[in-house]
Amino acid sequence: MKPLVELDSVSIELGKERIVEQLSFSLNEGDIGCLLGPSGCGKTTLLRTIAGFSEVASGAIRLYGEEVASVKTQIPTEQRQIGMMFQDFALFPHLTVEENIAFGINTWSKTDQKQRVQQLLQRVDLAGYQHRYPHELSGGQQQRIALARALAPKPKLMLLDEPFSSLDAELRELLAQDVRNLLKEEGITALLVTHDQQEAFAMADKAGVMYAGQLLQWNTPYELYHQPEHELVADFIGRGVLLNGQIQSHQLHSALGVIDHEVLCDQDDHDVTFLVRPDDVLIVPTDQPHRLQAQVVGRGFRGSHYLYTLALDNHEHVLAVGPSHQPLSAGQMVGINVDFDHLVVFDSNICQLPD
Ligand SMILES: Nc1ncnc2c1ncn2[C@@H]1O[C@H](COP(=O)(O)OP(=O)(O)OP(=O)(O)O)[C@@H](O)[C@H]1O
Repeated sequence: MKPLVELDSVSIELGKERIVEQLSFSLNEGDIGCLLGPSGCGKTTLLRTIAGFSEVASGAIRLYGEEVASVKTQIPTEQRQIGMMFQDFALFPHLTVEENIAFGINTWSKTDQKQRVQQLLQRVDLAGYQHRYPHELSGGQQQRIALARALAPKPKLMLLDEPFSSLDAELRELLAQDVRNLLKEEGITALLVTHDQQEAFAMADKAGVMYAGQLLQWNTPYELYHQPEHELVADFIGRGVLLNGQIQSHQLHSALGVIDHEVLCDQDDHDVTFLVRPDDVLIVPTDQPHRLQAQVVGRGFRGSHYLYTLALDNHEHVLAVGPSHQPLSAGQMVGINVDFDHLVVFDSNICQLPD
């Protein structure tokens, strides 16, 4: 499949500052991509540059197979066929829902406008709301209308910058699912910026973690979670801890004992850190067979389960989950087994943060 969005070693400068550094990725037609990363890492700047509000300092951006930005080219925003939903894109308060949605399609015939508005109102589950004003809608409903407005002209690409940041976590996740379904129904390729990984997991076919203007990894959310290529990605995506260990004779020695795994086959002896997710650690009663003992030092209620912090013999901590109807208490000793489906090992000497 041909990529619809291609970034080829894109660097961006604002003033004298280099904000984005040699960043490359591509997104296939119909896919939803998501850029994650800590505040200030350059996500918004990148999205604004794809939209055409800023220029590239080097590299190239191609949309639909055509170069839209490079040192030589700068195709204006209005010719890029992009729909946008940015954090600060409020609805027009003096226009009704219908007028807001039709804003970008006012060159269409009245009949076509009406049809498209009705179609989108149904898709965002707000049929019958066309005569309301924005202040008569909840925050979540306003976001849905803003999305309908952005989708109305049938853009080839949607850019969404923290579109749900003003909503509470529960509503955000629900809306993220709805928006994914809607984009898929409309067949629109989208790139979303967020620092909420639940939102990214709910929406994305492909996701990337940015840090200090660089893209550390770009892959499926599953790969980012299970096969992070960088300690920062491991740290940023999902819960987990990094433990110290040593590889000796293709086995991993650590406070979790000795671990055999196929990924160790081609590793020489050296010091490493390795990723331990809660799903890798199984709590078992102390009277049943277990690999080692650990002490419960913290627990957080998560509804269906507890997330426990367990202290190992050398005082390093790991996380583990347990059912919420049989809570363990702080101070209690438990048995643990470990089962690494994916073992992710970082070379302590090689891993370096980007400048
Ligand atoms: N107009 C500007 N001139 C110079 N520097 C800027 C300008 N706008 C943003 N920056 C800087 O660029 C960096 C990246 O900002 P950007 O808004 O892209 O980050 P972000 O990852 O979207 O952050 P957040 O998640 O907080 O929205 C920041 O250090 C910011 O201070």
